[in-house]
Amino acid sequence: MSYCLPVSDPTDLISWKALKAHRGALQGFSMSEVFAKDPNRFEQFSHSACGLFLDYSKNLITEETQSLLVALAQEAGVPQAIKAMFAGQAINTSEQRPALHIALRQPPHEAPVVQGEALGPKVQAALAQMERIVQQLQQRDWRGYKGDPITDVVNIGIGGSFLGPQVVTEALQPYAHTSGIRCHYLANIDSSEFHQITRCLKAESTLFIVSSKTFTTLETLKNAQAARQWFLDQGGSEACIHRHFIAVTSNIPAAVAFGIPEHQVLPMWDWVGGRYSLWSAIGLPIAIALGMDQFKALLHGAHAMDQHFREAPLEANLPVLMGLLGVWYHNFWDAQSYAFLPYDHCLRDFVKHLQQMDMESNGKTVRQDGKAVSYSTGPIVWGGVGTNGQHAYHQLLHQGTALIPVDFVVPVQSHNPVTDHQAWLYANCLSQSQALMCGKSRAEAEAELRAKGLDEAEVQRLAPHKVIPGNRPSNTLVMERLDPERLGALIALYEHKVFVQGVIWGINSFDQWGVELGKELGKDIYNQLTASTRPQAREASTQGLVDYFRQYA
Ligand SMILES: O=P(O)(O)OC[C@H]1O[C@H](O)[C@H](O)[C@@H](O)[C@@H]1O
Repeated sequence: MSYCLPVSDPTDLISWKALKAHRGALQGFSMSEVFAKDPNRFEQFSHSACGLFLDYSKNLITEETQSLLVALAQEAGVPQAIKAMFAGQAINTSEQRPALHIALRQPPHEAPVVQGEALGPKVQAALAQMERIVQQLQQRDWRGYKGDPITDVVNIGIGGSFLGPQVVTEALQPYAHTSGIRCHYLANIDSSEFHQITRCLKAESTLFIVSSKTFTTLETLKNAQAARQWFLDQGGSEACIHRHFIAVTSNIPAAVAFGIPEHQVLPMWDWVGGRYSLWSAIGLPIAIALGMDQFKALLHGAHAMDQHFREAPLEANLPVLMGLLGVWYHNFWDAQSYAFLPYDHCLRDFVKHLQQMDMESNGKTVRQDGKAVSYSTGPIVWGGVGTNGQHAYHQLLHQGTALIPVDFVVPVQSHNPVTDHQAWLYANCLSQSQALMCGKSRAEAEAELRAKGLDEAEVQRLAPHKVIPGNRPSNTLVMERLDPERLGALIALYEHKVFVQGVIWGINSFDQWGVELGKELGKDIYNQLTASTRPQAREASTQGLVDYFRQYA
């Protein structure tokens, strides 16, 4: 089924134009003032779904803004796009494929049929295959070449075949399975990383998962070959490779050619994008580290968010609202980036997954119809764990010249309570959103300095530096605790938010042609670095840098 976006240029839409005018009218808008006037603002601009509570009241919005943004979603065809995604239409138009990560977390009877093929049984068969491997490992039935049980699993993969599984495994560490199998991630083509991981491993008790949708990714193949050689050097033999290497890929022949028996190749499909694939067999290291039940709970949480996304009215639909707020700041307030600031050690690396999910999906300058966009698309995503950022880059959030909307995420309960740490952590999170919104006026700064007994000259000298403009927007996502279901829902929330924005911008969120050029050029440059005689580079800068390498290599 081919897919056609309902609109091409969002700036032509009536709601877009109305939002532009509305933005102008909001020039002197003060969040603090509207909070003071409206006792219902928090209730009005907060919603919960799937165990997540979203407070978006600290945003530069009014009731009218929300209505106009929802009208934009309607006019841009977000409801039709959601339907198209769930129906398995080829919403990845440049590659003419559906984007069906949602099918990976659907109960079998709900999964769509694509080109006459029911996806449910395929997904369930892959889950069953994962479960068999997980059980064999956890029950110590999977033995290495010397008869030892597996103690360490190394996931060799990069991009979507790395970030999602790594971030989830880390975030759900408190749910680690009692088998205690350690999961490591080897992604970069950097011998230091290879060395750092392999030096603590024993070949006889290590299992490598070569995780690559295409099985053509340079970094992954080089690392897989190096791992294989390391295994042989440590005493393993070719005949035992199958006990120590499995693969997850849609390119079965390439995995088999590498030496992995076909029955140890878990499937991937072209209807799942790499950055949306942690829900598939690419998530095997998650299941090994946490157990299959927790992996299924993660899928369950994501499915709950899928249902919410599909069914909730736009004005109470978390991914839609967050997507619309992102468009509001990006296109109408010139915010170039947003910060993701989780107040939870378990989510310390989450932003890395979010960066790939958002920036690889929506970092596009061409619309689905092949025309160049005349407006800004994908934002820069950055961030890190709170409260560490408060002692570093939050200065710029509070007093810098750029407007940077923030997503705060904080659970109420810690998995590892220590005295009253969690209340302090939660308080720090709230203090940041409050400070961003309320700021500190000149009068408040002066009063504060006078109260300290400073003379008037000192008060006037220091006061301008102490002023904090405030009126800076944020969302706060809170939850009882970060468990597999809620993490699944949180990731799915951001996946759908990114999709909503892609639909509004008229771009395809599911391809990534931009990453290809560097890969192609990399091969030429590698040949230049290793050529026997001085090669001719394409331009003088690269020539000089190639020469430098050749001088010292
Ligand atoms: O899973 P693979 O085929 O090895 O791909 C790994 C990654 O590399 C590509 O270059 C893409 O940018 C990513 O979207 C993808 O996840």
